[in-house]
Amino acid sequence: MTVCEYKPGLEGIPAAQSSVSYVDGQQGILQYRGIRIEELAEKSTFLETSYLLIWGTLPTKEELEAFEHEIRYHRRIKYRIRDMMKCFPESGHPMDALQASAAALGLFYSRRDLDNPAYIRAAVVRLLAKIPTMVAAFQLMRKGNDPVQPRDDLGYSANFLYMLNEREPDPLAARIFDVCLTLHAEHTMNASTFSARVTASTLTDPYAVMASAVGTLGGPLHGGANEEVIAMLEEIGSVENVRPYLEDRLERKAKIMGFGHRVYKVKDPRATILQNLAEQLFEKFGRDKYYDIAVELERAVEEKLAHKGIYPNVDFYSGLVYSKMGIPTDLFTPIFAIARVAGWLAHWKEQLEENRIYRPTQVYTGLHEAAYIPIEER
Ligand SMILES: CC(=O)SCCNC(=O)CCNC(=O)[C@H](O)C(C)(C)COP(=O)(O)OP(=O)(O)OC[C@H]1O[C@@H](n2cnc3c(N)ncnc32)[C@H](O)[C@@H]1OP(=O)(O)O
Ligand SMILES: O=C([O-])CC(=O)C(=O)O
Repeated sequence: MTVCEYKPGLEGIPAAQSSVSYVDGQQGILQYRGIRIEELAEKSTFLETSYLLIWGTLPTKEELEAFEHEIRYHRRIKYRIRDMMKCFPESGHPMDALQASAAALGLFYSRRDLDNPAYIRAAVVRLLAKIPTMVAAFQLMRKGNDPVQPRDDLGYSANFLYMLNEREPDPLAARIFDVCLTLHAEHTMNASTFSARVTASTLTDPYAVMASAVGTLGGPLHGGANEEVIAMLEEIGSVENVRPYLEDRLERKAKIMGFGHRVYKVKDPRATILQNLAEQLFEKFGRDKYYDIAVELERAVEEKLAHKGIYPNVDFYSGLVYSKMGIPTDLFTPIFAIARVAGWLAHWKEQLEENRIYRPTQVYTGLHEAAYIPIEER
């Protein structure tokens, strides 16, 4: 076997063969199953896109209706899951609550019948259906309220916003939210998808796969950056303070959250769409000073860091959209997870179709044949 050069962060090393999505980081192109993200954002829905990602083709009308119906039917969560979540500390981060609850689903449904297409379908449906309900339930319970039941007459995104806010959402907000889910649904071999595939490769159950991916998504270098972006815009506070803030951070070699990407060396196409969605929301619900700060920051970062290929990524404008919808900052990453479940499931299925357990190697840098020193002599 040839020994490859060690690459920190496995940069540029293929970790799977996949037909789920494609990124051209030089040209800013993202495609799900070959279809451009711009087209899906405009014409599709999150559930239709999830079907495309997971089953590989766009559904017929009948297939989509059956899929939507199954998901609607499975939205409720068992009272024992709700009771378990009630015991979580209300000060806990909703991503931790989600990771624990996703793993807990495995207590109820795990049979690891991975060769059975009906088991795969049921797991796909349950996870897509129940994860939003769990996110909304934790939000209400940490405020001391009972969770509200899902509404069968509402679509996927409208129902989530209803469960979160206990009132029906504005139709434009519901549509924009649905587009946000589509934009976040999948992105090749990112850290959380890699984590999902590694976990899947051991043939454990899909609930454990999702729990491990949720845990990976939460970090500030990955999905957790969307929360950090809002904190950063608040800290900057005014358009005038953008450049001094940036100078100070660059001097301290600190990262600017929501910027930079391992693959994109131009502006992330999802950031462009999200910026446009933010503008639509501002037109209807009023402008936001944080948007002006964000635009000025993008301009200033471009002046300083474009030579390194550092531009806004998907996490930069998403928080502004969610904030305008009144969604609390610490729910941004769980919402990212609601969307990314579709991509994780697509990769879980693909991994099972041609599985080999992940077991890379390492470059050992430690000692050999070292002496054991008795404790009293250390
Ligand atoms: C959904 C997502 O996961 S999107 C990414 C969300 N994460 C963030 O927004 C956090 C901020 N960004 C980052 O930390 C990085 O750009 C990552 C994690 C996204 C990519 O990391 P890597 O590919 O490992 O790039 P790395 O961190 O090595 O940076 C390469 C160079 O660009 C610089 N750089 C990268 N991102 C930034 C940034 N956001 N601000 C300032 N400088 C940056 C680094 O300092 C480094 O410079 P150097 O070569 O002079 O030392
Ligand atoms: O691809 C990546 O490394 C991160 C990212 O943008 C995503 O997961 O959406």
